[in-house]
Formats: sequence, structure tokens, C-alpha cells
Amino acid sequence: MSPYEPFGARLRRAMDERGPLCVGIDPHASLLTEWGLDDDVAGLERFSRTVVEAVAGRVAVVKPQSAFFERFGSRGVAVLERTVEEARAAGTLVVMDAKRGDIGSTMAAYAEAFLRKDSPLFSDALTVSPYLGYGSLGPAVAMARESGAGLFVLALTSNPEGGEVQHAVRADGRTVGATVLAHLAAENAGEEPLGSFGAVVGATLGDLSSYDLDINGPLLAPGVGAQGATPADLPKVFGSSVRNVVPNVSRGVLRHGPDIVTLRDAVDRFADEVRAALALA
Ligand SMILES: O=C(O)c1cc(=O)[nH]c(=O)n1[C@@H]1O[C@H](COP(=O)(O)O)[C@@H](O)[C@H]1O
Repeated sequence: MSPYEPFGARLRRAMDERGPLCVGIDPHASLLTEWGLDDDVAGLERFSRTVVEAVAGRVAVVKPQSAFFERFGSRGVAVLERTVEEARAAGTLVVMDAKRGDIGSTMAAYAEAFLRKDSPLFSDALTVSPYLGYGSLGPAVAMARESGAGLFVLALTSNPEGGEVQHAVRADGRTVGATVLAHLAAENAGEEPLGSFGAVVGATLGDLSSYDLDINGPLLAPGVGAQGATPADLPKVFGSSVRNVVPNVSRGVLRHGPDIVTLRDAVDRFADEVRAALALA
């Protein structure tokens, strides 16, 4: 038994206290330019610091997108470390969006990198890909349990290309995406108030009534804002599972920077719209 409070319980509390919105920290080169920053490590650091300052304590979760930090090599990764540390120090949960996935023995090293309690990049949860087979994620599941961390496993992604893999029908008649969801439901069985093993399910996907989203775990829902989904779509897409949805907005909020007050207003608008949509669900 881990001495740490599980991610699912910490997330449920944060969602109940602050609402479920997740703000993505995605320092696109084009956003750095729009913010009047140089596309370099100093610009990256200023951008990330500003977002954390604007949103920490106001939203349940932030989700730094590792790719935009890796672009700058080790110095960018150092900024990512500080971003994670500052957000966590401010009491905001951090989902590291690194979408890792590999054979089990390598997955164990990714788990150490992001989910081992004393790792420099330790995050409250990590996005992972199950498309080397769900079982290959075993070491990450084990490490997450040990550290009180969580995973968000790509199930039904927000991009239109995802369907060719995720809606594919297996020999047993189930789709690949449904199988991922079933694995997660098994992982979370009996956990209260919420399991720690979430699914990524795009808010852009329209009617998902043929999928069982009731996995007793969180559903990270990217696609709100720049990809065209709105908070009002959430009840339609997620049905009765909507209370476990963590909607992510990145560019839809970030384009309102660099002024902190304007950024906060944008976050508050999305947060209010999400609350209103959930109240009607
Ligand atoms: O895992 C993710 O967060 C993710 C999964 C998915 O299916 N679609 C998706 O857009 N994302 C991420 O969510 C963020 C969406 O950003 P915006 O489109 O700017 O709101 C990006 O960091 C994507 O990498």
C-alpha cells in the first residue's frame, strides 16, 4: 500500500473545489511571437512562468506539453522541470503531456522519468499511449500506484486520424478504443472516490454513446477551443460520465496572453462555461 494519497482522490477534490478545467501549457513558436517573446529558451521560460502565475490555484489541473519544451533540448527540459515544480508548489495538479509508450522494459524507464516520486520531472499524472498493447504500460501503472500518481491513456483521441486505429474492430467484435476503456475500468475497479487511471477522449468526437465511458476514472477531454469543441458540447459527448470529465483548453486560453489579467479572464470564461454546461447535464 502506497503512503501517498492516490491521484484520483486528489483530482476529485481539486475538481470539486475549483471546477474541472485543465489549462494546457503549450508554448507554440507562434504564441511566443504573438506574446512579443523571442522563440528561444528565455521566451519559453517567460511564457511558462506567466501561464503558471495566471492559472495556478484557479484551475484543477495544468498540462504542460513536453514537445514544446523538448524543442529547445536540455535547457528547454530544465524549463519544463521548473514549470512542473512551480505549478505543484502553487497547489495545482500537473498532468505531463509526453504521450510515452514503448515495450515494457523501456516503459519502466519512462515511468521512472515522470512518475518516480524523486524524479526531477515527477508529475501528478502522465499521458501514455497504449498502442504497443495495453499490457506494455504495466510498469507505468505499477509506478503510478506506488507514487500516488496517475495515467491518462489515449483511448479515443481528438484528431480525425485517430479513428483508423481506435475505431478498428478486433476479432472479438470490440473496437480497439473500447478495449482500452475496458482495461482502464478494470484498473479502477473499487476505487473511491475516483480511480487514478484516466482515458483521453477528445471533446471533438460527437456522439460516443456506443462507447462505455464509465471507467470510474477521469476522462481528459482535449479539443475545446482551437480544435472546435465548446464546453456546451461536453454533456452531448460524454453523457452520464460528464462529471468525470477534465476538459483541456490550450490555445483557446493562451492566445489571450501575455497580460495576466486578460489570461485569467479567458480562463474564468471557459471555467464558467464548463460549470454551466455541467449544471445542465
Ligand atoms: O493527450 C492530450 O492531451 C491530447 C490528446 C488528444 O487526443 N488531442 C489533443 O489535442 N491532445 C493535446 O491537447 C492539447 C490541445 O491543444 P489545443 O488544441 O491548443 O487546445 C495539445 O497539447 C495536444 O497535444
